[in-house]
Amino acid sequence: MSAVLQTREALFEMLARWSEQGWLRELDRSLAQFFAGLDETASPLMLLATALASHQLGQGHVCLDLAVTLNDPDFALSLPPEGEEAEQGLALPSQVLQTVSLEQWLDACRASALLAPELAAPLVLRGTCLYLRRYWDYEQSVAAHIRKRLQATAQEPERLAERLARLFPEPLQVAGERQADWQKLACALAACGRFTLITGGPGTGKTTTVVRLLALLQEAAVAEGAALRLSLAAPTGKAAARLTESIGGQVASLPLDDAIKQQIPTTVTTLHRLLGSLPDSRHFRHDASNPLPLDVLVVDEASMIDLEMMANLLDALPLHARLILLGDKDQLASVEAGAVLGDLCRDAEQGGYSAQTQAWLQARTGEQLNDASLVEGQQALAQHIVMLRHSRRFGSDSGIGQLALAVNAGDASRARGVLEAGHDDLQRLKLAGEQDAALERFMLDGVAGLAQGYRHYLDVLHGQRPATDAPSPQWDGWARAVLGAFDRFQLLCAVRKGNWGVEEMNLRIARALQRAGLLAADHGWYEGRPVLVTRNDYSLGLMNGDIGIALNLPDDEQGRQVLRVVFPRNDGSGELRHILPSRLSSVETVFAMTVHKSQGSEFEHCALLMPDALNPVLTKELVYTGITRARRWFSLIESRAGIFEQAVLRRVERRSGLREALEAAE
Ligand SMILES: Nc1ncnc2c1ncn2[C@@H]1O[C@H](COP(=O)(O)OP(=O)(O)OP(=O)(O)O)[C@@H](O)[C@H]1O
Repeated sequence: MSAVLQTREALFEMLARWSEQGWLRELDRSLAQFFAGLDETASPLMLLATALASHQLGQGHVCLDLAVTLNDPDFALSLPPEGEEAEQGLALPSQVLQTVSLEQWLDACRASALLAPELAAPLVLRGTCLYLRRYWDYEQSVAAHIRKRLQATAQEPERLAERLARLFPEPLQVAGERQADWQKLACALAACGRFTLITGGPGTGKTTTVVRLLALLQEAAVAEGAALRLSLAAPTGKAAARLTESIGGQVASLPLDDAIKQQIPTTVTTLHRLLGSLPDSRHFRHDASNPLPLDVLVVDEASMIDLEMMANLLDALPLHARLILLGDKDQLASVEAGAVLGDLCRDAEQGGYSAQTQAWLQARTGEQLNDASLVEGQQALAQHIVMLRHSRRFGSDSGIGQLALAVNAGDASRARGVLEAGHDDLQRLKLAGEQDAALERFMLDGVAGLAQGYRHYLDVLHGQRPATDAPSPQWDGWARAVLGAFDRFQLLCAVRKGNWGVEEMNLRIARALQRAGLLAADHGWYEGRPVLVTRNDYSLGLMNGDIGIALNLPDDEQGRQVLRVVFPRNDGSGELRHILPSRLSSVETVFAMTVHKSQGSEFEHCALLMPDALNPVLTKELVYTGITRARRWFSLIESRAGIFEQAVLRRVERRSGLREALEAAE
């Protein structure tokens, strides 16, 4: 066995060096050290597993699968992108684990008191997966809650078939052909379930479906004499704001009495606000002992909900309430551990409906489920999942739509073919090297006559600035216009570090804008600096993901101006929040943003910059998420040929036992 696995001292010396290199988080090392203190006899091999299990959480996995790790040990660490030199003589996990067998590693874990079977043991081993207790408990709790919800159907709203026919009056025709209307089917299932998952790509009608569902449920409930308490939520402020925006108009156009429309919520809250965050605590005001006062809860962008949040949400929602989760199963999952929507919807494409479900659906909706891609199944979960399949945003001739489909299918050559086919909504920029000034030109001007770059919002900032003595509504109107103009274009990067990462791009773009005379400075606080909030700040009313822009605004009657950062309130009111830069502790410049951070947002023009080396984060889910942030134009910027293709061929594999926990009980 490797020398570093001979003694605990040698192991911790190596973990310290891994942590210095950024391969491991300091948190992971200190957790292993803490466990070493709890069990003085724990072997180095066991303690290495604890450090890696902790590290896996940072990479989104709820557990460490020892078997998978032994197959590809280096994937268990955050190794630098290809091409960067490791410190001389520093062992890689593949070297350390070279002669270790799975049985040996499992035995080392089983021998430790840290895995004692009693409830309080800080670690749990199930099969070949090692969990930190807290995450094991979350997974079990989520599975138990979902199981209960799947068993308990909700009461069928009266005259369901008739109400569905009124809300979905036209049979769905795609290219002249009658197709199953999955929106109507989703609405029927969700009306009678206490747990429904509706997955679909961009523009497949998720929002429209739930607006009609809420209308149906509320109308039926009012007819029976008791209105329902309905609520809509999303994981981030940005996603909540976007849904609020699209829902208002949809409710207004429903074919229903105004009295019913008024009882359908049109504002969307964040999950943190809904549950009631408590300062400096992982707990929420609402939990099993103080449940949410709700009968129906819809959560949008559910792919961003991590395991811990899902456990908290299910804990706080009374069993009688219907829970409907909306999202796109193919998008990147949350940054935190757990990919609940993706795990649960893994087989959504094939339906898996039982004969009984199919007969019930056909009776209520009149829709025939005879699509060749569907298979019959008995699994309880599958009876509560619907995949929407027809995008109304991207027609069959849309380049963005075709590209997203090809990437999602992992078909790199088809994706390249779509990129080369000359679609108006797709642009490509191949860079000749690190210093290629074409990048700066693109960031400023986008694509002439078509898509915007960053010059546009600064033109609005400079060109539309009100007169010094203008009244404050005019200043607010200007600030809103600047924020709106900034929202039209966004550069997305796959990574944070390195030449093609967010940090370097932010510097490069600010410098280019300053050289072009559009910004007064390129560092510190300057007018026009766009910033992204990176941590919830309840005292300021800012949420992780909110974007603001620094603007000089009048401060007193004499017209003295002070630099403030203006944020939209994101609550559907259209109002703004003005905050002094000195009060903002967790913000970063956002000319570039990671694809992860962009989830829940959309931009008219979105550019995705591929780095010049393969990296564990580069997967088809990342590329798909980047592409689908674009509403009208998508640009792919390539710093090296072939990386795009390699990314499309790789997929995220999140380790979790949620499906197994659910299926085990069936
Ligand atoms: N059944 C329908 N009939 C007519 N138009 C529809 C229908 N369903 C959706 N649409 C239209 O298609 C567009 C996209 O729908 P919607 O916003 O509901 O999709 P989504 O899946 O929520 O989109 P996103 O990916 O932006 O979240 C909207 O303009 C909507 O009005």
